[in-house]
Amino acid sequence: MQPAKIAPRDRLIVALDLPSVASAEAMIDRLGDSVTFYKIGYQLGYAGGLALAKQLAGSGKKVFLDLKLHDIGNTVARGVESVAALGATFLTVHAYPQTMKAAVEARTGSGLKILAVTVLTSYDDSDLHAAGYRLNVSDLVEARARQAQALGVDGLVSSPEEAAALRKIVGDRMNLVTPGIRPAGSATGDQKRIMTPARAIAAGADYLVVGRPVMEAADPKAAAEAIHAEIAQALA
Ligand SMILES: O=C(O)c1cc(=O)[nH]c(=O)n1[C@@H]1O[C@H](COP(=O)(O)O)[C@@H](O)[C@H]1O
Repeated sequence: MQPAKIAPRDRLIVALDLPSVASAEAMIDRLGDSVTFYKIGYQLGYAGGLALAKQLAGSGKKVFLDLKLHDIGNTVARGVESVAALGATFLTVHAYPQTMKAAVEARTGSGLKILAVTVLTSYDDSDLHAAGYRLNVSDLVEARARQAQALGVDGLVSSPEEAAALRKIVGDRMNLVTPGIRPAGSATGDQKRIMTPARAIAAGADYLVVGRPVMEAADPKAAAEAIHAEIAQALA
């Protein structure tokens, strides 16, 4: 069962993977009411995007700050406190126990929710082995999900390929946020664990993170609306 409280149109999170605040503002204008939830990550965040995040949150949009924090606990905690003051809804950290514990403690009392990134969607088993891990992707995703749940983390980032298994582990208590979304016919790029929007929702994803299929579309608003239509059909 999907948590009923998420408005269908909030399930699409559009990644503003753009080089400047000016280009992001132009994209936000073009997308208009078709997007309620934006993600700001490395590219825009390091180019003035944190101030834009605060402004967007103040204007009524939801903001996912994808900063993928990972450091000693004290540094993570102080970083989370600063991010909480920006008014964002979600913040990513890597799914390491010290990092997750520090982030959860530091966000307590704020409106910020912590998402733990399990295994990046550009990784497959051989990439994990090359990085020194002995577990395969699905086992590591599940092990990290159990640790995140035990530490009180608010949500998980994984591929939609793992969503059904994760839903069985965490029930409705954690948000499942899935990048690696590719509408039929769109270029895969560097993603390795992908699904269409409809299949991701059917697998149990709460939120779909979509970057290039919207950012690089000839008509980004039409691309976003097509994803909304797939989501609505999958939820019906
Ligand atoms: O944390 C993320 O958002 C994230 C985690 C992950 O495992 N894979 C992943 O692609 N992402 C982000 O999701 C977005 C996907 O973008 P596209 O591949 O262009 O749709 C990018 O901004 C990535 O940084």
